Amino acid sequence: MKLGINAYGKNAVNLSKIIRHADHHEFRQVSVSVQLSGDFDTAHTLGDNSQILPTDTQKNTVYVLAKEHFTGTIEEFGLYLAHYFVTRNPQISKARVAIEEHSWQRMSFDGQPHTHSFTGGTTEKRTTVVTQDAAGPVVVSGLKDLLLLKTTDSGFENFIKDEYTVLKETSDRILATQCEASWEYTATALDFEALYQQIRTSLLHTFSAHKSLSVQHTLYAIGEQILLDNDVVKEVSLVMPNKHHIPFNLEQFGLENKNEIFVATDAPFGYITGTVVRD
Ligand SMILES: O=c1[nH]c(=O)c2[nH]c(=O)[nH]c2[nH]1
Repeated sequence: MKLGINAYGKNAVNLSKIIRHADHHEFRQVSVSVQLSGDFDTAHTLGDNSQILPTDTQKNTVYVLAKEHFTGTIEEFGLYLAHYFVTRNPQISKARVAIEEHSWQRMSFDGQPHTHSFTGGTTEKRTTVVTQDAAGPVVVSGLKDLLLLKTTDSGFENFIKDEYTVLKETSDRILATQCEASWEYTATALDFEALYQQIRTSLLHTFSAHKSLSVQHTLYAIGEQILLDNDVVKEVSLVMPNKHHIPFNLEQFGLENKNEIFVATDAPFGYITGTVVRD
């Protein structure tokens, strides 16, 4: 017997930060998860902890380094942390730092942004996973829990019909999803903020403009558009669950349902995933 692939670290280091400017405050809230890989065989086989940087120390490192080094994007903070763990610990061959950022929006009254009050509550999060090993750092950024819905320009027809198929073909249905997207960058010295905003807009624009023949069709169109617009993106992965809105049968009450009334179902749901890569 021998030890196979293994890693350890602290998950969900929840951290918030106020950045105080003279006339306004910034507020950031992130969840950081650290996973370290390397020479930890004897910890597993002998109970020898001499090579183990405790996960408690990893957690403290995140909070301490945030004071000076979490001033910009989550990608920059992730790069700093991953580099820190790998370069200070010879037994660590690879660090993986995953960061999720919660979306807080500044309140605004009569067109005036408030100096220190925010609204939250949207499910959407910005994400990054930075891995660093001997080959250098790699940044995969994205978003998750982005709720998207369109009320037309979506259909699902010409699918297989067998003895168990009852689904009706439709050329006009609701398309709704809780989108997760991630894209790998080809470099690490990038304007991550501008790229994120551009890619998110491209995702939203393609979702809304696309004449969708299926979720799969839209998933590919979104990935393709992000790759076309951004040379620095190597590949795009998307998770697009199909959050069904099923037409309610009004005929049983003597009424016609002109594609207006639906049953919004939570489960079961279609689960569509895919990665779009360059040729
Ligand atoms: O866009 C869709 N893709 C499917 O694979 C599928 N399957 C299904 O029942 N409805 C849908 N919709």
